[in-house]
Amino acid sequence: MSTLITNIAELMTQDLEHRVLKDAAVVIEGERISWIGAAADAPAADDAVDAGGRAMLPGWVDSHTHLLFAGDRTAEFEARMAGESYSAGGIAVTMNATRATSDFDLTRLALGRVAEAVSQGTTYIETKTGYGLDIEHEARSARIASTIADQVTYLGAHLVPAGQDPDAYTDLASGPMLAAVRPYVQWADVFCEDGAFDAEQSRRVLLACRDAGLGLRVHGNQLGEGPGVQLAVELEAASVDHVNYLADKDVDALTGTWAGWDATTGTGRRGTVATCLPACDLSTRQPLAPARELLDAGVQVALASNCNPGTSYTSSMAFCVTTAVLQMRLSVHEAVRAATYGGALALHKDKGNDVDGERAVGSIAVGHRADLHLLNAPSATHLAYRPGMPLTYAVWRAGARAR
Ligand SMILES: N=CN[C@@H](CCC(=O)O)C(=O)O
Ligand SMILES: [Zn+2]
Repeated sequence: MSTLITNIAELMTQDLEHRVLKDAAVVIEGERISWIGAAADAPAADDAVDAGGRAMLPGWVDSHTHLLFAGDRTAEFEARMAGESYSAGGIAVTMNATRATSDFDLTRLALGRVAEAVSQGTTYIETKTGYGLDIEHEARSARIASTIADQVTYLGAHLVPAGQDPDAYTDLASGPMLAAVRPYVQWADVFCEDGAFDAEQSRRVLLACRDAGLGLRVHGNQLGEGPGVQLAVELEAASVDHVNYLADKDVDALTGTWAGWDATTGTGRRGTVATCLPACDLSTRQPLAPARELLDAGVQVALASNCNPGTSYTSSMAFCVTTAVLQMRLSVHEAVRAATYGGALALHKDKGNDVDGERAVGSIAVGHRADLHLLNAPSATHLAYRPGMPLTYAVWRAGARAR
């Protein structure tokens, strides 16, 4: 079954050549893209969709979320808006609510959040554990997460639960808890920050996870100039996320990780992606991550929602893109790229165009997964020009119409 989508006013491919095609068309065959080009040259297909002169982008790749939770933290948010500062301690409130929720309800809540994200154009989504924080509940979160998200990250090292010895908990998270989640996860993450895990504890957990075959990422430099970025670089993590407070040496270290990468061919040694989380920055009243400086320094940047009840209760990638343009000084093309191709790079899903094998996400090219986002606007510029407007018109996820 093939579908021709034609009369696309602007096709922002986010491919390796950064092509933006005018008056374009795309053909989907099954789950993959089989043709792109000028609408006038489009081949026939079983079915045709008229895009009505709208703009098309790759579906958003949300590479950082925490969707396995129950309850909310409205009171904490209100206190923060009244001047309190964010601290890691709030995680325990969500841990208690999550532990008290049945498998059925936790699954239903998480599925609802994925559906909300997809309806806004997200077509590939990572999510994390981290609100279970004992063996039983971390394993349960990982198991449920593996049924609702495209990739799952183990975040047992999110907070040391009250009354537990930090080093004993670090051992637990590096040993039996890791073993319990291992069948369900591809990545491991640690919250390396004052009030959570220090550099030595974070390293211990990450090394154990690496030995267990997991890829690594780090929540780092969110609340101050901590050791997170340096640790991520040392351990060749796929991403370091938040990056609000960066010293020159942190930017230099991240730049260095991309020295062996050829961005024009998408080949070579991948470095550590800096994942910026603008909705979180605003909700916690932290300085916005320096995405402009990072891009100018040659670092690959991703934008993600960080959807969670404590610091960023939104899955709107469009909001992140709008903020990145209006407040972080990215161009629309750069911001959309960070929210699509950048996320794919952070999740190691930027490559693959085989008929039967791996299929890249986050860019529109022949062989890539047919993850497409049609805007109710003639160009992607409207994402920043019309902030807050509901611009998602249609979504295809792995070739299937999802909205
Ligand atoms: N920073 C650590 N973890 C989450 C927040 C968790 C929470 O407060 O519930 C984040 O990415 O912002
Ligand atoms: Zn997070």
